Amino acid sequence: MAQITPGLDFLARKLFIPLILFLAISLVIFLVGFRPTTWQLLVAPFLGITAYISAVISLGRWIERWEAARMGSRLVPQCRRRHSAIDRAIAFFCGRRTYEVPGTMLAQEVVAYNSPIVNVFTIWFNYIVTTCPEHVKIILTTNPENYVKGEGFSRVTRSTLGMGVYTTDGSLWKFHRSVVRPLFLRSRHPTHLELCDRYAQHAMAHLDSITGAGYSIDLLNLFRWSSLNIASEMLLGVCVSNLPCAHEACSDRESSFYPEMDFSTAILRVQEVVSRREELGPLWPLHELLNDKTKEPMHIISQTLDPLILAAMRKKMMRGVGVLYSTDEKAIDASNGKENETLLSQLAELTDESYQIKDVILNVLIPQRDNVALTLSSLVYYLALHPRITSHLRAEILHHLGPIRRPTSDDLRAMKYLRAVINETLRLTPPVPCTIRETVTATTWPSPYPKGKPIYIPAHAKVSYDVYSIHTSKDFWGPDAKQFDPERFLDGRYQEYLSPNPYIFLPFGVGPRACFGQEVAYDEISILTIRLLQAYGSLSIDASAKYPTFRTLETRPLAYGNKNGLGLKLDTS
Ligand code: HEM
Repeated sequence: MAQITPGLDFLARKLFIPLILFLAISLVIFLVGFRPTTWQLLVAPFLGITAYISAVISLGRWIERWEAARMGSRLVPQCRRRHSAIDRAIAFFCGRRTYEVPGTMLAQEVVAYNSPIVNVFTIWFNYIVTTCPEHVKIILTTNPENYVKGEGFSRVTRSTLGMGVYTTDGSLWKFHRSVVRPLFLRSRHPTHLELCDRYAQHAMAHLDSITGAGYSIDLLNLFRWSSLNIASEMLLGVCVSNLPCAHEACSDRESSFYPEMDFSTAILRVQEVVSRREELGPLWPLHELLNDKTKEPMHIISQTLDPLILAAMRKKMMRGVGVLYSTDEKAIDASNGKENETLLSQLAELTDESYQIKDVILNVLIPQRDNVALTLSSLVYYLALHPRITSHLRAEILHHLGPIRRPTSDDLRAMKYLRAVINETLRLTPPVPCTIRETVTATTWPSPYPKGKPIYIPAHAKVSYDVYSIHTSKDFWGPDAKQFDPERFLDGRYQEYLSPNPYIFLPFGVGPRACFGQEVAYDEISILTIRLLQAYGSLSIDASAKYPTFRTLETRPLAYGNKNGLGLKLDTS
């Protein structure tokens, strides 16, 4: 069945009121006996729509000013510095990105504007970006009910994530959180460590064979492979992605970001389209007037997921009628201890609707997709730049585990320097550079300046905080804020800066919607790092590799969104 595209759906919804107004005015004109010329007939709709839009915008602005004054507050300063409205319009209609890197969106403007809080859009909607930990605290923990993902986000993600823990609000979100909670219980920790270690060992063997043959490998892709498979085994009980190859074998792929689209690249593609839609704002559907850009990657994802979901439901049905689903399958499940262990098998017990199961799984799989891999590749990059830190970390690993032993939960807890290195990486290159919410009702925030007037935050505004700016501010972290120095999480600087002001470190968010997979992520990153340093004594950047360095924007280093990956020289000594 043909489906309506996001663009046509948008036009149908948005043009309804102007169309009714236009018909009503036409009827009045007709009744009073006025007969327009052809020219007037052509121009009138254009003028009518322009007048309608201007009236709606002006009325909205006037209400905001009036309400701000009533609440004894002032409007958020507007940012006009970097990208003018014309720039944005051209970028929008030509399909160009205004921002080079998916996910960083408007946060770059805050840095350029040099104000702790700015309103980066004001015409169609308000998009307020703050760099004040005090405001972050209000959004995430003091009053989270007033800062929701919202209807706009739900529209952006509907064709990909549907309804699940990541996209819903209120009681539905609480329900979804309770559905996925069992997956993250501490009792599953040893199994998860074993799973991470299995993939870490595969990854190291692959790395060894490729670098041993004189090739370089894109580490970011290798880490993407391991983290996607760890997540898919947790959720589905199977691995879904193939090992990446050495760069010679992949040289043709360089020409396109999404070569032949497998499950893994389809997820990346979906993430990119969603982040693009967010960046374009409420007018994003006009960019997908004739086609839904998530359709093709979602088709690939469904080709993998649908048969797995059907198989899980078939097993449940067979059990229900007292039939063994297949003696072989059952024996395999029992020997792996997998029966009823994955989120998929638990969901199959809860519902008969396959689309609901798919939504729940994708809500965990897609948002976490790249975060672990990006953190790991940033971490390795920093280690390659800082040999002294690498040898300190390696000494800790060898002291606790020797050259081959796998860590237990207790080992990981005891390895404080490893945790500090991971935290320092997350501080300087946070893989989630900003989090966006929508306000439910108008409110005020304290001024960032002493004795300043409170700041007015309108209802239905997008509000976001710029994680990178907060993580690297000298005001919050001291004069060496931009340096990579894991000791800051262990020495006096911890007590001086982070302990009294915890909202300056936000890689996983804080409060009721904080990242569910935080501990899972620390496990994965720790084990991959441990296996890498158990195997290799020194790491250095391979300037001759096809994937030589990270891209750097003028304002910030970017591990995220780096399609060029990272090539390394490894030494076992
Ligand atoms: C370095 C790795 C990771 C980072 C930096 C990260 C970061 C984040 C952030 C910033 C949020 C949003 C918090 C908010 O909206 O306030 C989030 C949400 C979430 N993350 Fe992670 N994440 C990581 C890994 C993972 C992993 C491995 C999983 C699962 C296997 C996961 C599952 C989730 C889920 C389900 C949510 C939605 C929580 C909710 O809305 O209630 N994350 N993550």
